[in-house]
Amino acid sequence: MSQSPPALEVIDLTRRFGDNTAVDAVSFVVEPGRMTGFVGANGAGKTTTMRMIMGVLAIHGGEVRWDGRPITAADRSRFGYMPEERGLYPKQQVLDQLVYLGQLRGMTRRDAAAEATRLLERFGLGGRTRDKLESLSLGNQQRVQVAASLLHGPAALILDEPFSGLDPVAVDSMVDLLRERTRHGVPVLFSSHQLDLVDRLCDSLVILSGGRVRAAGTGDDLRAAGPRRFRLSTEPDAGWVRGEPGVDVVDVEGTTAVLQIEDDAARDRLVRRAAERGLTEFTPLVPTLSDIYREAVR
Ligand SMILES: Nc1ncnc2c1ncn2[C@@H]1O[C@H](COP(=O)(O)OP(=O)(O)OP(=O)(O)O)[C@@H](O)[C@H]1O
Repeated sequence: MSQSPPALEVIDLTRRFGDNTAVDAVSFVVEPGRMTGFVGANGAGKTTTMRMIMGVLAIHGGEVRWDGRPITAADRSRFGYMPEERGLYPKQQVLDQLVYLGQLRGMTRRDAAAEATRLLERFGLGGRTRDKLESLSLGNQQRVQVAASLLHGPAALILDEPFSGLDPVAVDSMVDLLRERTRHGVPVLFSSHQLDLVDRLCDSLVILSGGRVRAAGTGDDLRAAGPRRFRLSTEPDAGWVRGEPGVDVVDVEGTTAVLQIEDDAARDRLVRRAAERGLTEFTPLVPTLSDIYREAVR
């Protein structure tokens, strides 16, 4: 084992289903102590990648590494995994179910019961421990699923859509719990369709499309490398910007245009031309994660 907490590395990971290459040479790192958001449209390959990381689906190419070496079954047994197909028993009582799972993960009955009770209380489910899972709302069932993945103090967390169907308060309490784990150096990989949520929660993100990584890094890295857009206003109208060299017109409405500009030279030329036409505003626009995402998967 190395001194620093371990990272999870995915290198050139590949999986085919017949002729369809669902995951195509995907590489990224989930750093210790970081929440890494895994985003992509339906069918992008997120679940398939997570299944290969967890060893529940055979790998056709590339590898998964943990702590600087090829991952083993023993490593994976120390991970917390929330699969897309939620694996709990609807007819079993919530607490019994968590205790059973904790014991499967090598905990004593007593430790599993104590930790399960603590987690359920954290999720506001302290009064529901004796209820059958199926009697809980879907959002609360989801919380129990996440509790199941956290129970044994996992070394890493792989969570497939952990926030889907949760209300904002439930999201916040789950994020608090996950942050507690990252503070102890645990790497967390979670998939999501909700870009605004990912932008708020994650330290790093990986954007997947058509089985390939289209962009990866921190939100700030991706914003800095994102499209250079500006808002420009001139009187009486801004239509003249069409056809300016090095300038891609995203939108023009009346006196205001949103522009994507190739480089500094094109920007300086444009500003000079605008000054001759009554420039009233020229502001850089910070791209949102949605802009970056759209650009990355285009
Ligand atoms: N067991 C399977 N058999 C055949 N094709 C599969 C199988 N599992 C996944 N695929 C295909 O692999 C591709 C990636 O699917 P995957 O479920 O990994 O995407 P995803 O990004 O998780 O999507 P979603 O957000 O909808 O869950 C899709 O084209 C899907 O149809």
